[in-house]
Amino acid sequence: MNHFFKVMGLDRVMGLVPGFPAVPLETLSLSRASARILGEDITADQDLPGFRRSTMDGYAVQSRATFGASEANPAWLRMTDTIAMGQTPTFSLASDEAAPISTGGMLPDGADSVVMVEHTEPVDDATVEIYKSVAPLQHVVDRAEDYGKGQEIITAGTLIRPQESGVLAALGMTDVKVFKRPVVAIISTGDEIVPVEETPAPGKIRDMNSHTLAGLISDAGGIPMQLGIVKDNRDDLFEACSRAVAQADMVLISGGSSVGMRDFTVDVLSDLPQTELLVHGISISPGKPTILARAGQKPVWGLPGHVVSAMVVFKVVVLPFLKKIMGKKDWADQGLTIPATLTRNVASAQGRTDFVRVDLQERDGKLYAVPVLGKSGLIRTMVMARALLEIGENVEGVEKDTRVNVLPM
Ligand SMILES: Nc1nc2c(c(=O)[nH]1)N[C@H]1C(S)=C(S)[C@@H](COP(=O)(O)OP(=O)(O)OC[C@H]3O[C@@H](n4cnc5c(N)ncnc54)[C@H](O)[C@@H]3O)O[C@H]1N2
Ligand code: MOO
Repeated sequence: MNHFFKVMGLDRVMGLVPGFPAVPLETLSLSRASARILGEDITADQDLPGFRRSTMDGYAVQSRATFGASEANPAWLRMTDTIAMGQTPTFSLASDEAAPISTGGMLPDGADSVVMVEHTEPVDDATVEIYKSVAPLQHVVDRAEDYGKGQEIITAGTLIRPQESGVLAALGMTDVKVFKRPVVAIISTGDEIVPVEETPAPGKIRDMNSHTLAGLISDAGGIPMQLGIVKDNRDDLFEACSRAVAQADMVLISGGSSVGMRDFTVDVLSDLPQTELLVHGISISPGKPTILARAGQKPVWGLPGHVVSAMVVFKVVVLPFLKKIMGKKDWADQGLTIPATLTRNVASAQGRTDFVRVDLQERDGKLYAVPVLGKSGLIRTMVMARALLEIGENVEGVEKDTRVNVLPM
């Protein structure tokens, strides 16, 4: 049976994202947690750093003992024992004293600052001249200056970048709760599609979508599971979809999403157990014939077969859903856009959101967005493109020389 599109706006489709729950958590060693999504809120259970530390090689002092010190009028201070690195000083510093200290050393009680060694000169074994005054807390990192005990540091749903790994290390977190990496199954469909290793007979082409989609999934932090090519046959597709739903957290079926005679995706999704068809058609271009169903708790997508359409739909529609099931709290953020000047007029139909492929070119210190024209079956247009220009559904087009913000791809 053929179903005709009931086209839905992009905003309404995005409104479906919260209906899909995140994958479960797992506990990993800190070194394996890098680039994963944090699954717990992190609050400092200690002060960081736990003591006042020097940021320079020099002398720990009481800053007021240096006030007014200059080349012409140096302050004379008594030198104490050198502060050993990694040790607590065994003495308190008096106002007329200076304690030799290295970068990272712990200041003794009484000291509130450090004079750089360049601004000093030992007079003898017991005395040092100070040529420059220091302010309180100058050249030191104070106790709890990074984070104070009890302070919230990062929350669940945050990507663990190298800097987050660093703070988790500082807190002594050897194990970290993270969201599992979601497995995303990819099924390519079509009697005309053959695998990469095959030479296509006349009328056939090699499967590109399994590979473009796998790359997009990996880049987003998911695990692509390529399930190969399924012929235009309802039973084969039903079988492949059932297997995919059982094994993966999300399923992408490319091709067969349109209303052609052999487009079985909607029929198959309508017949899968516990499956509800949520979307059949989105008012975007490219990508109008996109299908979304919920199989149990899992999103199952029918993506348009054209290679560009499948990639664009992944980037602008599927990705927020993938981020949501990965546990990311910022799933709705598109990420940073790049401001550029459009080099030609671009037309767009009212009532649908257009995504125009653009190259980014720098000339005379200015960045230009150069539309890449071509049909959505041409991979060349994606190879040339570096970003997407979104044209809203109530906008008829964008004129040459307009400043636009484009989404890097
Ligand atoms: N009567 C209508 N026909 C079409 C409509 C429509 O609204 N009414 N929409 C057009 C649009 S827009 C698109 S996009 C395509 C979507 O078609 P399907 O999702 O059904 O995909 P197929 O027909 O299977 O394939 C389309 C195109 O893409 C090639 N393809 C498919 N899979 C792959 C792959 N894995 N690697 C490389 N290329 C692939 C396929 O050979 C076709 O050329 O429908 C229009 N038609
Ligand atoms: O919408 Mo199709 O996805 O334009 O090429």
